[in-house]
Amino acid sequence: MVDAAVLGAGSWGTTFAKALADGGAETVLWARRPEAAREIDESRRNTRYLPGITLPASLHATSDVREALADASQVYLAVPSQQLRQLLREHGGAVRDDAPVVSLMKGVEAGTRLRMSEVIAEELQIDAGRIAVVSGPNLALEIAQEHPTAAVVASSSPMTAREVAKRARNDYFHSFINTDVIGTEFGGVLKNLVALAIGIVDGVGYGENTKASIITRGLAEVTDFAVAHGAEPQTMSGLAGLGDLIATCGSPLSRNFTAGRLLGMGYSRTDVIARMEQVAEGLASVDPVAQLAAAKGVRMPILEQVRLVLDGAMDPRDIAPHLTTDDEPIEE
Ligand SMILES: NC(=O)C1=CN([C@@H]2O[C@H](COP(=O)(O)OP(=O)(O)OC[C@H]3O[C@@H](n4cnc5c(N)ncnc54)[C@H](O)[C@@H]3O)[C@@H](O)[C@H]2O)C=CC1
Ligand SMILES: O=C(CO)COP(=O)(O)O
Repeated sequence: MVDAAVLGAGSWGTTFAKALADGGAETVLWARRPEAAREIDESRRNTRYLPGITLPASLHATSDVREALADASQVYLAVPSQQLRQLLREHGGAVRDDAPVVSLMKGVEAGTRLRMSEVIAEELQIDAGRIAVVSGPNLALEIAQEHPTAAVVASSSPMTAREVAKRARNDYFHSFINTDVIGTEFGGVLKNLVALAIGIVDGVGYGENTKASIITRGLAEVTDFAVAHGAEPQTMSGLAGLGDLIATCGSPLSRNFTAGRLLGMGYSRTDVIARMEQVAEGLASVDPVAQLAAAKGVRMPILEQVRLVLDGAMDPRDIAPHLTTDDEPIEE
């Protein structure tokens, strides 16, 4: 029996597994590629995703997903959002009946527009109270370097949130709890879209006023969207909302910021996707989030402009913290 299994040995799965192990949890990390599992186990390194980081000796890695799941009293999922359903469909049967299942992911499924906790509930057919999500200002490399950081664990069951938060903490990583799964998940999804916008204006060469305007109006947009879908407004001013916006929009470590920057420099969507070596979830979330917003009648001008730039229908230099077609001043 191990305390935790983490599925996905990219930058976040590996970092989170390290954080769990550093907090004293006996942890197993599943890597799809056997050579990646071997490198982690034998050299204590994941050079492709976390260069320069030495992983704890107590962290075990495997490329056998069923072995990882069979003995785990908690399960953490950290694969790209578009890949989750297939993974659970193939191997979800190996999850123990009593294990909480925790999403570390920040995307929505493109075809269904579902959040990751909803995909988990559908595929594993488990009660919502066994599902938790973790979000917050959590740039993986900084946490792997043990910079002090906070996150929030959300579950409709306060007991599950507490159980997960007690495991997912150590000297440099602290987990708060809440019961607003919708707000916590959407905070993580939507900040990626604002980070794309910030990257675009950075790539164009605009300065801090432009960025602060977009972040502030972006937070209003994100809050309107999330609340329309059932989130608590205060979640959006917490770690999973404002906290993650600040971290992601302000750091070249962010893959969404980086993807936006390339768009702002004039690369096309296809070129950007080809150049990204890690997942930038925002690229796949733009369309489903726009569809969800339209269904609820939520106005999202910044998201719309990102979409137009991605589609090659707007010059990145024209992106602004408002719709350029607004003739009448509107209330802040
Ligand atoms: N890296 C970060 O700073 C943070 C990332 N996240 C979220 O964590 C999730 C995972 O992202 P990262 O680890 O950063 O991505 P990544 O690009 O660094 O790694 C993705 C991992 O998933 C694996 N993978 C790809 N397709 C797969 C499949 N079909 N089945 C199984 N494994 C597959 C890849 O081999 C790789 O190990 C994303 O939703 C991201 O938004 C959340 C917080 C922080
Ligand atoms: O979620 C993150 C920070 O909280 C990581 O952001 P990126 O996916 O843009 O790198």
